[in-house]
Amino acid sequence: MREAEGPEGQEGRNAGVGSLFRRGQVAGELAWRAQPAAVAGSLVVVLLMGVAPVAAAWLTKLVLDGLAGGGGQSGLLPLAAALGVAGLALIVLPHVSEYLNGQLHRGLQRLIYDRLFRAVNADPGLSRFENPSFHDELRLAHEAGQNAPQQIVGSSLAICQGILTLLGFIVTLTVLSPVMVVIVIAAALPSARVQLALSRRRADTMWGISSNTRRQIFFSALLTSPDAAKEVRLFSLGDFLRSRMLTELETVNEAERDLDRRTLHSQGLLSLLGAAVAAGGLFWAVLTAIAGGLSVGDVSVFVAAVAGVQTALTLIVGQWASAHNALLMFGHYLGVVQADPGLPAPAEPTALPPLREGIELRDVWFRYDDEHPWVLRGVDLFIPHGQAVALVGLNGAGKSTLVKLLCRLYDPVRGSIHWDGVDLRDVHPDDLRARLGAVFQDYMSYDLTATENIMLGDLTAGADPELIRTAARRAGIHDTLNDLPRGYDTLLSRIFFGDNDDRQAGVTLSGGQWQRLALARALMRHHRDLLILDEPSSGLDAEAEHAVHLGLRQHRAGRTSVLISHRLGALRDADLIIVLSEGKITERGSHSELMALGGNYARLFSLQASGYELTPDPAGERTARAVFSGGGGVAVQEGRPERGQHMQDGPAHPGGRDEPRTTQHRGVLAGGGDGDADPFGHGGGGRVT
Ligand SMILES: Nc1ncnc2c1ncn2[C@@H]1O[C@H](COP(=O)(O)OP(=O)(O)OP(=O)(O)O)[C@@H](O)[C@H]1O
Repeated sequence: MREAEGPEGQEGRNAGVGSLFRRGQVAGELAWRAQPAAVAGSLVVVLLMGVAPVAAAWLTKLVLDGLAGGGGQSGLLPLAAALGVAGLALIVLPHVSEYLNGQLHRGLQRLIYDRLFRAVNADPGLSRFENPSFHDELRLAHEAGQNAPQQIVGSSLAICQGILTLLGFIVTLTVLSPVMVVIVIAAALPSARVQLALSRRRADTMWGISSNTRRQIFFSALLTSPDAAKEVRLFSLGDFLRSRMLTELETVNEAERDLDRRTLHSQGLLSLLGAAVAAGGLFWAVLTAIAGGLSVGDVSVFVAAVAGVQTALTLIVGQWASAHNALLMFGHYLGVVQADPGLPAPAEPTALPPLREGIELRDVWFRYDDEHPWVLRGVDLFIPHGQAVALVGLNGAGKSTLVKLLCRLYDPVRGSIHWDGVDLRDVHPDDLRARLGAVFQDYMSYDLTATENIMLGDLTAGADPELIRTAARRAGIHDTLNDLPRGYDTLLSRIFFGDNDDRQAGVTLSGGQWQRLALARALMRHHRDLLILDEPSSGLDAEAEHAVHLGLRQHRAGRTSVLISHRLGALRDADLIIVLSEGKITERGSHSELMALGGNYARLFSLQASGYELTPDPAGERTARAVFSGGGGVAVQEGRPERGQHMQDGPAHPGGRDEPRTTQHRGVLAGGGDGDADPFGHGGGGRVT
């Protein structure tokens, strides 16, 4: 099907006739594939609806002439019966057509959306998703998917129907008055031009206001989003967002108003022209009949023919304009469905063996866009098999970007990344990702049950309760989930609740609990070759974070991991610590090597450690007061400072702030602990609302 679609979708709104024709062909093929019976049925209905008005007009003429000429019952009754059948067909057929259209619509929509989302998911990279014009294109493609193909098919059928009726009445009019044929057709031609110009303008307008529409939807969503509700109220953003939304809506309305005004003017004039032609024709027919040039039946068929030609021409022109508009819109759909993926998959992918030696970055340069500055500048790095490599650096140093390249969510702009010597560009992204497990700092929370939230980490493992519980235990969230109203089957959301739903059916977790859940999801893949943990514990209390890292170290011993954390103490046992600064590696080595080096790492580590004061307690004993000075306040923890305890490792993440829970998180609240007996479980029970 893809081959049949060809590249014409990419021509967008400036498509030529040939391209529009090919789009029509694609729409027809899709309709046939989706609902062959509905398409065949519609063809038959169209044929009947096309000839029925002409047949009815001629039968009326014959009956009237028969009556006027004093024809007998035997000749008139069959004609009257046939007229009845034609009238019945004219009443019933539109309903049949509507039913068939419904069938076609449902079948087409399923097929169209299936292809659209397949195409979107087929892109293994992220760059297209970060391009605003892709989102405009996607929205228009989505809109086009709702109606365009059906509109194209429906309009084509309606045009066929109009042509049949038109031909029938033109023959009729030619018999009665060839001059009238010319006048009626000439009156319809400007209408055709105007309708086409209007449809092109409509498509241009839709494209022109698409970014306003996108922003209007964005502001509307913010106003009602449960995730944004806290900040919206806290900072009194409601009026601000509402007025921004209304401004965008007003721009959209203004453009549509302008279009509607033009449509009204043009169509008003065209209707007047049509009415004048019909009135003139009627006047002529009556005069001719008085002069004896036409019979009563001739006048009736003439009136029906003038009206029929005009109706058929209006139908053809109107449907052509609709089809034209739909063909232009369909271009957006085809543009998305046929677009090359942002991240190309190799034509003949190399199989990716289990990691044996390591992953090597060779002179890797990366920026998100040609307009953006370089984020990584000539990174050379070897991640040896079986070792834990930590990435540290200030905000914006490029740590998350580097791990996104390891997952091949983007390709390096220059340089390459090799897995046991195999360039990642030569590997199918799916094969690579099957060998990875990862949790990112902006992880997702799914409005699904706890089981499903964890299971998504490894769909190949299925919903094996034991695997899911093991992952939850390792992330320190098992007890919390077990204590939920419906245990692991509890829905972790409130947004699907209606008044009649069981209020016990779902709960909202705290930020830290969501983060543990995301970690559990990643740990479903704990046995994979490479585990990437980008700030996996930023929202956890320090004790829990320590336990998580300790547990990971034990559990991942001998496996390859890349860890990112701003809490340097959590990374001190990594085999290799890499310091990134402005996209370059500035230091590398073990914790003790880097401390001995006295560079940036040592400075940052000491800075964090300086948050820990040793103060004599009232009993005169030396006690460590660990002062966690985060954005949200100060937490104090006391205990003896022994080597290896987390309190020596540094203060809590400064981002231990309270952020609104969003579907995607970047930094979360310190979560309630789990109280689990396993090495990862710490802290008190979580909040269940
Ligand atoms: N999708 C993107 N598009 C454009 N620029 C981006 C994108 N993601 C990150 N950047 C930019 O790349 C730079 C590095 O970002 P990155 O997230 O890799 O840093 P980081 O070291 O992980 O920072 P942090 O410690 O704050 O998480 C930043 O300047 C950021 O603005």
